[in-house]
Amino acid sequence: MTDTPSTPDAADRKPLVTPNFITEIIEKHLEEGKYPTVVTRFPPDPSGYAHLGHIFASFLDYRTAAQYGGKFNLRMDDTNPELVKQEYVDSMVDDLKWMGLDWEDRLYYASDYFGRYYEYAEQLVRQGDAYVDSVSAAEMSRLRGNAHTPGTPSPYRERSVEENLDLLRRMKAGEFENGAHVLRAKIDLSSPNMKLRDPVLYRIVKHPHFRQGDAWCIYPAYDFEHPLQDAIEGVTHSMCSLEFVDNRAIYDWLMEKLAFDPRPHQYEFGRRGLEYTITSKRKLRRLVQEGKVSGWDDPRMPTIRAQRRLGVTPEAIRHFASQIGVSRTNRTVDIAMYENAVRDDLNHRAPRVMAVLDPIKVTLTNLNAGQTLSLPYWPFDVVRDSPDGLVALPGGERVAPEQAVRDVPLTREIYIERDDFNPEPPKGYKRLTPGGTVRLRGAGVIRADDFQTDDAGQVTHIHASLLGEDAKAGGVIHWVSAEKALPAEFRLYDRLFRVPHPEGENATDDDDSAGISEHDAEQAQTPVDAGYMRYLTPDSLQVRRGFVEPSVLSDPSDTRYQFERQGYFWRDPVDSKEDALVFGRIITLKDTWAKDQKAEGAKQPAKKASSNVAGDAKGISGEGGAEAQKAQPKQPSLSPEQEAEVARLTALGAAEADARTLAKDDALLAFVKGAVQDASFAQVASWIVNDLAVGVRAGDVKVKAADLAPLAHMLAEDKITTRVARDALARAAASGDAPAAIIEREGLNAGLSDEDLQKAIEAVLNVNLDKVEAYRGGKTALMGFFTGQVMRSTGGKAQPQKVAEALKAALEG
Ligand SMILES: NC(=O)CC[C@H](N)C(=O)O
Repeated sequence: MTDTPSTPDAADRKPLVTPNFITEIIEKHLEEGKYPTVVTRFPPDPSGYAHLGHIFASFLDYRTAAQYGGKFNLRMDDTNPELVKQEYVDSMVDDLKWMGLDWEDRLYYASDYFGRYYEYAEQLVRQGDAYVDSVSAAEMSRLRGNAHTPGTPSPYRERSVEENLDLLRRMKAGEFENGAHVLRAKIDLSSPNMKLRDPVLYRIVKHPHFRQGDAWCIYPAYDFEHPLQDAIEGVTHSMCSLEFVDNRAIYDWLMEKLAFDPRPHQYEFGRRGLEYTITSKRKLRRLVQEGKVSGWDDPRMPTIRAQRRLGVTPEAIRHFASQIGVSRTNRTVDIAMYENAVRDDLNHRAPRVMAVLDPIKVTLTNLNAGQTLSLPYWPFDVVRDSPDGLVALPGGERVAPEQAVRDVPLTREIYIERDDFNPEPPKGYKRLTPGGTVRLRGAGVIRADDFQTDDAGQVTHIHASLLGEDAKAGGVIHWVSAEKALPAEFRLYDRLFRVPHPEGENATDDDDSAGISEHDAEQAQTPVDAGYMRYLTPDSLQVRRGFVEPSVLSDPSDTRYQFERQGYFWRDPVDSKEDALVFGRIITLKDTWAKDQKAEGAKQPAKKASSNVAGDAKGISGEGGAEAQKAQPKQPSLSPEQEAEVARLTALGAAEADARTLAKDDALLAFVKGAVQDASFAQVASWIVNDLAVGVRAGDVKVKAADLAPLAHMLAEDKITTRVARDALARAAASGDAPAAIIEREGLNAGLSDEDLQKAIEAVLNVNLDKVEAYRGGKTALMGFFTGQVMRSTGGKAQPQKVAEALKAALEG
């Protein structure tokens, strides 16, 4: 990959994660002093490539730790020797780093602890908490019973400790074949939680491991190794998705039996699937194997490598990540949220140039000598909105707007898009027509005087004349010099699947982050439901051969461009060569999906991608844009009125995701109408969506939307913490008081001066001299206790991170 690694950007600034039920738990723990610091981990299996589905969980782990000044570990959950590979480790590390995750030097491997897990296994056996079972897998499953029938003990359940130890050691020594025995926890065969019915802890798998070689022939089950590794590494909050909810009981059982203290806890969050996307490794593999895509890095694939190749930036990924809310239920994220994050990032990153994808030649009959025009890279709105007044050159260097220009040759022969000339124009067509005029972007107005067609009636050539300064035209089109432009291949990608839920409405992944499955080899053999294959979009890749203006040749090869009216593109990092340029479309200028559906009924369905898409005219007052926008989607996810609402709310500052939620819901929409339209709007909208929505829908939120702005201002000015704000919000919702009034009344906005913080710290230390002694003697875990005490005595007004720093100074300085 040629693109540069990411740098921190606005999306990384606080709050790192929007408050959610997990941060609430963490804040409570910090207050209680339960843990010295927050430690999280992201534990992918290195049995495939990182993909879009990993974004949510990995950023949740990473940002949660960052928010509380804690630590974040990357963990390779590499316990299944048959599936894990170095190649996957390397690519995951590379992709996650590229996304901007930072685990410092804490990249850990589950396999590095095989020796320790084994010791714990022997301990369980000695305690009488585990036994070697020797029934077949089928028998074991039969004996386990089901939801209505309790399990039956295996004939081997009551083996003596000695016999169990002997068998376990011989399993480890390699005396038995795969499947001959397993080690099981002895928990509860009649538990309503099936996972507790004596889960398997170890299996015999005679297969070398990519890091351990032949050192082992028994491998620990996920349910055994995962909690242990959390405990060994001092993880405090072990987050995983909802499928693991029943596994938590095993986690807790192990922690108790092995007496870890302090011990980690597992918390489950709702999964976040993405519309139009599948992430199951086995399903994706089939697409690769059957040649539906060119490989794992085919830009249409949901893998991070594919998205990198497509040209998505890490900033866009991070922005997307920060928009996904955390909750206890599974949800599918609107694909538009991802696509808009990509688009919004490129809007201010991608200089505008021109490329003609489906060329038709135009001779400017009255242009005798060629000229070189100097055209700006940026439209006025990007210049206007630039925070520093500067704009970027293709290499990224920021310069004054008047310097951000490139040379564009204008010659007697040029190319325009085939679709921009129509001999039989429909009503309202404002591009070139016989005898009509159109403006060539940056070059003046032309009039089509004449055109030729081939035997099939296809237009082959247009003769036009360049008109004077004051000539008028209804539309603007892009063009390139036929003599100087560079030939290039253009790849137009579309969504790989044509339905939002290619796996069916309620599908969850069959493997992958769905957990246990891939750790337990037997599961990987269950057949894959191939239903998703029939939802592949036909022609999700369309190739065009056209021309791009010559200025691009001197730009860095990783420059992202907006080809005017065509979309965002960059050179395909794999296939593009200096003398054979290949540009891939990163994203269209707008959500064209709904328009494509409409095109099915239109005259030239085959042309949909090039013609109907060529709409938007950011910086070009083109007619194509107006036409395309008139198209009404057949089955819009939001109605045109709702879309207009989204546009209005985002213009006021609301995050796209919040705006969509609001626009879809009349109750919320009515409520937000009362909000003050100033800089606080984004925060207020977010509170309405995240904190008040349930109450608003139920009609029992008493606070007025207009009263939220002062609260948001206090927060923005750091006069109060997020916690204080949300507490006040909750109370205001119930009482109808203005939240700011509650805060004033109770002095919660007094803030906490450094001096007050010092005083609070001294007070806490003074009444806990024994603990201060112990801390200085090495019991540093007491930091959590002190932090909690200070947080409490300051009524939640202090920032936990600041408290921790000041405490450290007081205790160690
Ligand atoms: N606890 C978890 O988050 C599950 C981790 C497991 N390695 C997986 O990717 O499915």
